[in-house]
Amino acid sequence: MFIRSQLEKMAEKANYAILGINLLNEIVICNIPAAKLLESSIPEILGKDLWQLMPDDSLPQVRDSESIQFNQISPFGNKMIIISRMPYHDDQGRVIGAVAFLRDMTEYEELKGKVNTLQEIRILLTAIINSTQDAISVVDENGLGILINPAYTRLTGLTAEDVIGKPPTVDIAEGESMHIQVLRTRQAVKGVSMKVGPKRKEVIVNVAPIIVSGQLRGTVGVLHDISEIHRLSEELERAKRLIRHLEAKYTFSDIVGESESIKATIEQAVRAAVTPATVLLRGESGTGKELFAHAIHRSSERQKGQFIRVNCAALADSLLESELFGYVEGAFTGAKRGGKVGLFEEANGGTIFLDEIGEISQNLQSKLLRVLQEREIVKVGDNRSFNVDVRVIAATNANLEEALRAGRFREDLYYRLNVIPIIIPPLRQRRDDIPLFVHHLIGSFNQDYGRGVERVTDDALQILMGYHWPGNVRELENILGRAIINMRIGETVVEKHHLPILTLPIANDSEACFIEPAKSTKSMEEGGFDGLQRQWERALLLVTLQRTGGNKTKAAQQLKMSIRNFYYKLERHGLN
Ligand SMILES: Nc1ncnc2c1ncn2[C@@H]1O[C@H](COP(=O)(O)OP(=O)(O)OP(=O)(O)O)[C@@H](O)[C@H]1O
Repeated sequence: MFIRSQLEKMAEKANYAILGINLLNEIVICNIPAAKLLESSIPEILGKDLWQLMPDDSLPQVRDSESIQFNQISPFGNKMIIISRMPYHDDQGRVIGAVAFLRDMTEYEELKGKVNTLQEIRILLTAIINSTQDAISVVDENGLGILINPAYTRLTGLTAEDVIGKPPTVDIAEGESMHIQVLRTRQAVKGVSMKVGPKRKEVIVNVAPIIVSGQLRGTVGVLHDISEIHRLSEELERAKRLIRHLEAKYTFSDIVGESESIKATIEQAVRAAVTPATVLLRGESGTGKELFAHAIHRSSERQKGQFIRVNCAALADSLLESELFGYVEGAFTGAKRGGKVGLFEEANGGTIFLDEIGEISQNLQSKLLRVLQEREIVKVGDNRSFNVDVRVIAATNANLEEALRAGRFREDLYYRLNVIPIIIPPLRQRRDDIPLFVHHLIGSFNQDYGRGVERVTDDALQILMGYHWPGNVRELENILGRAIINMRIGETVVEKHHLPILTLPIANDSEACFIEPAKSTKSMEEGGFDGLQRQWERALLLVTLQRTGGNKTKAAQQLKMSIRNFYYKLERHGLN
């Protein structure tokens, strides 16, 4: 009796279906979940013979002290149920009845379905993990390896045997285990670089916590191989170097001109090219100084080395210094890790073309002097020097002698630069070359714009020949280029009206050049206020440049604007 009341209590509390059965196979206990499952009521069920209800010849009697499990159709409803029957013993170990636990088979079917789905998901995930090219490693909440993919083995050289069940440090050759850090902090980490495996492969690691129902179950790490990225960036660097080399694209044969003055200049440059000496190119803006620098490099022994052009006026002093000489890691806030190779170092074995040399600061003047005297450079933030073998070609349109007198330019540097001075004459001093330029430029514009222009009229040529050309060949290129763009398709001759209005101070070279835009109402209508304003701005830039003999710093000062803004405007008007 005591046992029965114990059983009753247990059945009452349980939220699963329980029946109590006596030795006569009668149901003596039935709880609510059991009644529900059998789709009947407790009084209906009590007293029934389980064996009669669920006859199965093979079922052993309750007397047998064996536990059994069998499936039956519910005698009351039509459900398939699973019955697990266990004998119940008294203190002496005699069987005094049985307790049966009933479960709905449909639950099992559902569960089976879920297991199947989970298995499918598992297969799918495994396929994804295995097919990705990113190396993956997963550890459990204790940091022990539980999964890696083939990409991981390819990258690190470590197999499942080396990693599974092992601490997360097994694959690290250099750096800290991010799995451990993430297990500690529960915070994902991104972009940590380290070396892994016996091959010490350089990788970037991202690790995230695996949290299931709020519980930290482990971490997953994705490793990206960056040795490949390094290889690609080296390739890119090589390509860039090649492009820079290709940038020195002009040779002496590209220099147009048959006037005596330009022929003499070319001859001088050809002679200079075969020497290792520093060359100083002088001449107004747009006379072709850069063109000459290219040609000198291409005819020199260094033609296979790099040609690097630096516009000394376009960069702020400190930036120019680090560009030219490079810097060591930690040289200043914002300095790149690993430092930076300077342009002098990059140009080693080649040529560096320092354009607008008249604009460099006193500090840079002394550093440059050291390069020219000692052939060695010191990086920003470093105190060690190292040798470089670079040929310097400098260029300026500024009056260096005046800068010397005013103490703005170091005399010793001036003499170091001025070893072979080459003065390129302005276009107005070689007007005979203008027809040649026109012919040459029409050819290249036809090619660039797909046009079929044949020539300029005599009238138009006369205007071009008479103009003062403060912007020199560059200005001629721009004016002719715009004229051709303005021509209607099918027009093959550049006429006077295609050209902008150029009013000329023909008589005297030193006179300022005046360009009076829009004298005619036609161009007023075409340009409107904005167009006229643009023309005036352009004219103002040219006139000022003319007044300062092409010195851009002075021109910017006269116009009370920053040198950078002045450069920007020159570029906008195609004057740079
Ligand atoms: N003799 C020439 N033959 C062919 N093209 C020329 C010649 N002179 C100059 N040019 C062309 O004129 C333009 C300006 O030349 P470049 O840039 O070499 O002048 P620059 O004197 O260096 O000017 P800046 O002082 O403004 O830097 C370029 O497109 C160049 O190809």
